[in-house]
Amino acid sequence: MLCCDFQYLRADFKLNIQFEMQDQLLGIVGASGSGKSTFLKNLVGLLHPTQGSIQFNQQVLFDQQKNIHVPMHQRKIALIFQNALLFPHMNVQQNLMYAEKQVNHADRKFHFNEIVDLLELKPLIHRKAHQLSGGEAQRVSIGRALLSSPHLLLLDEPLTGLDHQLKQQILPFLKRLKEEIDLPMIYVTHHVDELVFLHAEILMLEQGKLMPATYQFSS
Ligand SMILES: Nc1ncnc2c1ncn2[C@@H]1O[C@H](COP(=O)(O)OP(=O)(O)OP(=O)(O)O)[C@@H](O)[C@H]1O
Repeated sequence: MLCCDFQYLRADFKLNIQFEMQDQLLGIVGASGSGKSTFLKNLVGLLHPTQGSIQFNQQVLFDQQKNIHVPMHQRKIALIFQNALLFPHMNVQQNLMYAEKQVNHADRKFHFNEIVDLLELKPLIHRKAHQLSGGEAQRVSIGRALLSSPHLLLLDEPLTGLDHQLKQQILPFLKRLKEEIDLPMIYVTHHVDELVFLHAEILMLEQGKLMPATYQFSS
């Protein structure tokens, strides 16, 4: 599925990634500054590794030696950030439909009604972004990412900034994604309890190095 062997160098930071993703949901836990966002940005194509390669579903997305660099919009990888980034002048329905319209009919993996049902967005459909709570906005942002029909979904601390109660509301939706839709996901977070709840396979990122989790997590 996803096969990474690359380094990314920044003035005083080195990211060193070697792994093959086997499971449908990979969780990566790491402290602040360990390189979680930098890792995801290399996968999605916002940053380019300094050396090495990234392959996804037999397609080479990046290979420094062969000078291959598939641009972001051709990677079919969606990235959800910490804060939901919705178009403020559009309502929820328009935000979702905008994403769906960017994809040819034949390439659509998910459809509007299916995603509205999955994420229970119907009651919110006519609200503008500023009329949504943080948790509701993040649900819409997940819906919008799904309607872009990605083949891999990256979640960068999607619950950061939400209070405990909102986190408890969103986590079951994320679990539903894992259980009900056929889409590999990588979920990075500071909080291992979120990954345990989602029954993710867990790796650790420590000072830019990705490694197996060295301790047992109980669920
Ligand atoms: N645009 C940038 N320019 C220079 N250094 C950066 C930039 N973005 C991040 N860094 C540095 O790169 C390292 C990795 O940062 P990164 O944002 O990937 O960590 P993170 O694990 O996602 O952190 P957090 O959990 O706080 O979001 C850190 O040392 C950070 O200070």
